[in-house]
Amino acid sequence: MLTTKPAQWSFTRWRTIGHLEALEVHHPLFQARLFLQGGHLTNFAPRDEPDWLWLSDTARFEPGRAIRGGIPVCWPWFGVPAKNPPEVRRRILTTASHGFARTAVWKLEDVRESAHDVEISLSLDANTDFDEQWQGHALVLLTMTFSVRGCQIALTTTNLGNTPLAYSQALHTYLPTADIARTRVHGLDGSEFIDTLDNWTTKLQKGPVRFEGETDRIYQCGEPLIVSGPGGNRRLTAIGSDSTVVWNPGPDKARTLSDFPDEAWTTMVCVETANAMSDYRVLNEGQSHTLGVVLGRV
Ligand SMILES: O=P(O)(O)OC[C@H]1O[C@@H](O)[C@H](O)[C@@H](O)[C@@H]1O
Repeated sequence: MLTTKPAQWSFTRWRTIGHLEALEVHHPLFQARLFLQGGHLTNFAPRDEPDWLWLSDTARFEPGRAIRGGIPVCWPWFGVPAKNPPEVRRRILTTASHGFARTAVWKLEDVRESAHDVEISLSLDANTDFDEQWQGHALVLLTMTFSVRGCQIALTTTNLGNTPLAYSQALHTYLPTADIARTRVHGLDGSEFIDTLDNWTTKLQKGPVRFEGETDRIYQCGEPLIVSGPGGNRRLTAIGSDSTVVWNPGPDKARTLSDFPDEAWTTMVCVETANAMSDYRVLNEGQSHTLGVVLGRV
């Protein structure tokens, strides 16, 4: 790969979408769009293919508002603070879900381009700027790599504080499907999961995951997964993760979600590569951990 200066980018350019700054990649082999706010990838497609990510038709691109779709970065906590392990919860000073990284403005670190791939790195210095929401100091580096084979996202957290840092997180991938009723998630057979819709009871998965109405589960498993459906198949390979969240809002919750059309639950599924519940991570001073996902072909 060649490192190029901004003026020399061949495939990458700045755009303003709504009220947010975005980077668009127009490579001969693939396209992608990501936002500095949230370090949020919203689009990725190899040439002549439909988008691999689902993005809401009513998504809004406004400062301080999480974008509905793509891959939101949930950090430094996943889900509702009150449901996090005590060590993680202790640092959180708000009731907001999914952490502040998905609405914070990240800094562009590097763009590397080649004839085969493009790699874009962003960083977030989680310092006292966020101390109304969270106590801690960490540096987060987000690296996205795009090629005709797929895309990889790697989120590396380094504890810059002087006490152990406990945190949870997820790469909250929204995938498109032509029909949720005929969509399956393979690779979770035999795993335990927490059914958040049934009083957070632990259950055992039998066979592939099917969707019959609202589904919101935290699996204790980080094995490679295949999401199959009438629109095609996708492979998700996790890095540094032993938990996976599978979510579809179903018809009733869909009506209460922000920036989400009433019928959109039939055309999307979230499969989230996580460090959630007992898979939360603890970093001593100076230590790092990388959570990642590779979206690929089957
Ligand atoms: O509306 P938000 O904050 O983006 O969250 C969407 C969903 O995110 C999922 O990860 C959670 O498991 C769901 O419970 C939640 O509804």
